[in-house]
Amino acid sequence: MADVQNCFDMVLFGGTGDLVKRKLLPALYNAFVDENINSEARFFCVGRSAMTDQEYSDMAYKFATEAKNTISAESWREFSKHIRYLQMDANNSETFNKLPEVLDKTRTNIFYLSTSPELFKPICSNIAKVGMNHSNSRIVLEKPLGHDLKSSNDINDYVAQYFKEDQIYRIDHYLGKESVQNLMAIRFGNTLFEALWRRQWVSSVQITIAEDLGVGSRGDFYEQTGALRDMLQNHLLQLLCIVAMEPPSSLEADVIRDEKLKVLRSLKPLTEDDVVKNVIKGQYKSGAINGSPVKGYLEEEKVSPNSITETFVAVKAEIQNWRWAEVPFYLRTGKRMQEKVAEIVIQFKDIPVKIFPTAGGNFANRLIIRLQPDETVKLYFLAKQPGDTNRLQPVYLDLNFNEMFQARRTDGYERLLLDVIRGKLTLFVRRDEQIAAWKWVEPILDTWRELKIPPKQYTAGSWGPASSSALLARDGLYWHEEIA
Ligand SMILES: NC(=O)C1=CN([C@@H]2O[C@H](COP(=O)(O)OP(=O)(O)OC[C@H]3O[C@@H](n4cnc5c(N)ncnc54)[C@H](OP(=O)(O)O)[C@@H]3O)[C@@H](O)[C@H]2O)C=CC1
Ligand SMILES: O=C1O[C@H](COP(=O)(O)O)[C@@H](O)[C@H](O)[C@H]1O
Repeated sequence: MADVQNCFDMVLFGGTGDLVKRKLLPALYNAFVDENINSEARFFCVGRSAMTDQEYSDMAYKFATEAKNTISAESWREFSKHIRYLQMDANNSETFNKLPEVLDKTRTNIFYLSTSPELFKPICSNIAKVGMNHSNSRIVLEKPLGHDLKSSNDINDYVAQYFKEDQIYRIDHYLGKESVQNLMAIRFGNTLFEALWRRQWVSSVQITIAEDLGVGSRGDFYEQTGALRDMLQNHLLQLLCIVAMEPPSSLEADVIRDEKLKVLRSLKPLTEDDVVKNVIKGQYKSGAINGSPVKGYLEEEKVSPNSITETFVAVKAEIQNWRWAEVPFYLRTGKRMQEKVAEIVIQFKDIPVKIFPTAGGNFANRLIIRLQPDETVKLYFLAKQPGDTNRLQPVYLDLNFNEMFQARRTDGYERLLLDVIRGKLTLFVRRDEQIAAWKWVEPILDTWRELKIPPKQYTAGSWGPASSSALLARDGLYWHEEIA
């Protein structure tokens, strides 16, 4: 249960945008219905056009119900009593004069910047101009924070003029997912896996975040961003940190963040040759998803017909520390892939001497942690086939958390919003983590730009370009691709 005593006012910049309407308001609605937020809390949603509170609430309701089918009209009416619409422009400081008039400074004042990162600077300085960056205020920054190391540093330096590090909440919504926190619980709440969780016993690790959706209406955003900045620099590297980090001594924010930082700093830097050999850049062409035809990336709205923006990226990474040296970590993410799935595959080493004949492949011991759409853990091992034979075949233990726990599994944003309200920073990214992540991906961006590397095409509805399979095939491996 959240700290419902904590009364707050939350200003959502980007209130008319996709993220607020589809994810943040539905998440706040859930927390409200579950009585996890203070009954006096208020939400101020910002946009540039003129709109009444009622018009805004009606529009938000329409989007929220489309995104989520469990919203009741009656509960929304109650929830919307707490919502106000504010017409403001990030670039017009005059419009910020409204803030001290409407916000109660004795409450926690939360500013959620769900806009493009170019607006972070004017929003911060305009908040400060009207004196709302006080000791009781917090700022939430959406990703991607900047475009590269330099622009990220630039924004962080700027924000740091007005807010202290412990007032800054850098969102990576994957860290708020129940399944990702469960990954920490599996690793650090049990002894079972710890002894095996190292280079002596693990031969490779795969981390996949695949989406079946395309870029939709976000073509202009995606053209500037691409899969590397949108997903790999943040979500995939954060998952890698949780898989690879040393056991933390507590759940305190900086203890966890220190351990993640050590992993990011241990990633083997990529040379230009590594990028050419070990990083795959892909772009979807037309194909079919669930039997329905879909457009290629170049035909999407607001996408240049000659675009070389990647909608898929796969990387072979290495962590240079005592636990993981020489264990390849294969990471991949893409849009318009065969299905929406996020999973981690820990492949254990083969036994040193084989005394049994085996049916069905060499990958005897494998732990597959599926984060979404369903949350499962599958442990594969070999067992004897029944009857007059010594032959072994793969079998698995299968655990489904949705069946195991009847309670509603909260969405990533809901948990993170509640943590901002409670002032808990553990699941937010610290500045030095972000710097380390940008430093590691920067050679990829530089090499792609300098060598003008075009993306390899893949058919929408497939698992990415053939070169992605080849990346693993070179090491005698293949991606785990099992349809739910
Ligand atoms: N959508 C998603 O699924 C995800 C988005 N994000 C990140 O969240 C952020 C927002 O994304 P998204 O909602 O998709 O973006 P949208 O393009 O849908 O929305 C942009 C918002 O910014 C507002 N805006 C633009 N210019 C100004 C201005 N000068 N002053 C005040 N407000 C302005 C727009 O308001 P107006 O009505 O005035 O145009 C609109 O509300 C981005 O950083 C994105 O990377 C992160 C993860 C997922
Ligand atoms: O941050 C982002 O994440 C979503 C995917 O999130 P998920 O929770 O649905 O897995 C992605 O679609 C979007 O492009 C990206 O900005």
